[in-house]
Amino acid sequence: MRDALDATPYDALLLLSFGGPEGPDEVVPFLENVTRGRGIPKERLKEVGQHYFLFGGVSPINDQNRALLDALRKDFAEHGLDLPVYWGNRNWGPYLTDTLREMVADGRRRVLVLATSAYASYSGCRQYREDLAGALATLEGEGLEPPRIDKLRHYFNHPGFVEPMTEGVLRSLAELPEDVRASAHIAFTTHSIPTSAADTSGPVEGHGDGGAYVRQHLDVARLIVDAVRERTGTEHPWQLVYQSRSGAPHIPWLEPDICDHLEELHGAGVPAVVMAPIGFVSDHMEVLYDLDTEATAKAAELGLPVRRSATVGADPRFAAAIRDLVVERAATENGRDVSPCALGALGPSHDLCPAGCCPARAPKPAAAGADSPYV
Ligand SMILES: CC1=C(CCC(=O)O)c2cc3nc(cc4[nH]c(cc5[nH]c(cc1n2)c(C)c5CCC(=O)O)c(CCC(=O)O)c4C)C(CCC(=O)O)=C3C
Ligand SMILES: [Fe+2]
Repeated sequence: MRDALDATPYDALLLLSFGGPEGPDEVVPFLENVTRGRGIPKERLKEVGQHYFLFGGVSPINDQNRALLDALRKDFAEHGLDLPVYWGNRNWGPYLTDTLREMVADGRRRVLVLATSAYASYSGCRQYREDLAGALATLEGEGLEPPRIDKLRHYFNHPGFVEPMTEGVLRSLAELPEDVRASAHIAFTTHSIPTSAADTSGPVEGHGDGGAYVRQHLDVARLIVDAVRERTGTEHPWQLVYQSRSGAPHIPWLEPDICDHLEELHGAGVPAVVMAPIGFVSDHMEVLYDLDTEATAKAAELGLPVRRSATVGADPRFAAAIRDLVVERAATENGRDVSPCALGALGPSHDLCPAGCCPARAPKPAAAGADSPYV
């Protein structure tokens, strides 16, 4: 019997995710929740609604989260980490506010949050923190005492996140026809965001100059390319590209888009491509539609062999990484020295987002950061 692991002062882990519809009737209300006040053109919404209808109105993200919950509970139980795991979403049921209310009823006072977004950016970090603050305000309005909330640091460069993706890329390369395998390009993809959001992502003062979103993805891409070279002896040419652009056409977003990139590679005589969606924690709709459907059709039209490599999903190594991060953060909170685990050039991310990290266009209260109105 191993020594039990210690999560105190925390008494619960909250898996905080995006949410997604579970049937055709839920698609439009879900999209309304996501885009409220975000200035997304109607045409774009209709188009994205069609992506969901193509899959029966069911987003893959919920089953992915259920699988991750199972993996976390199993891993914690096997390692003697006594920490209940809850699940709440920002944009669809089970809603974050309802889950937090349940947690308060269960007597949880110190909550650690795992967001299903691995990188810095307004959409991937502060927006989650704003919704946490909104949920806490609702509980307060109901006369409940809100629990104290901390958020786990960004895990993009944790080996338990990078290694399953490296293995996925190796598997995809092995599936390509042998005669084109060694010359295959790797197209690392992530969610496009407005360039203004990319330029201000991450901590600014004293930590860098913004730009963390792209820098963090480039670090992960290099780690994977290096690990692939160590295993196969081949240094594959690669590029970080983008997908799932939204918003008005006159606003600049990160480019190139994966489909344009495939066209360009084909034009340059590249014989095969692995698309590696490193920006996504699991097989979201963006992966199933934008890559597996749209980009794959584009490649077929070009006669370009492509494979899409696996996301991390509920991989046991990812669950183990989360356990590691929980134990690390608990030790830090208890004033013990820790050696945070991180690969690559950037080092471990901050525990507490400093004030102004990943700023919003219109400032709102955000929990679990140095500028949180909640302690
Ligand atoms: C960086 C980023 C992530 C990764 C970090 C994270 O994981 O959080 C992410 C995740 C996701 N985005 C998702 C869905 C949507 N995102 C939208 C719109 C937007 N996303 C943006 C960025 C991101 N989004 C942005 C800048 C917008 C424009 C509107 C705005 O500035 O807020 C829209 C509106 C329609 C459209 O235009 O696409 C939808 C439906 C789903 C669920 C998928 C499923 O069901 O499996 C997930 C996991
Ligand atoms: Fe999104």
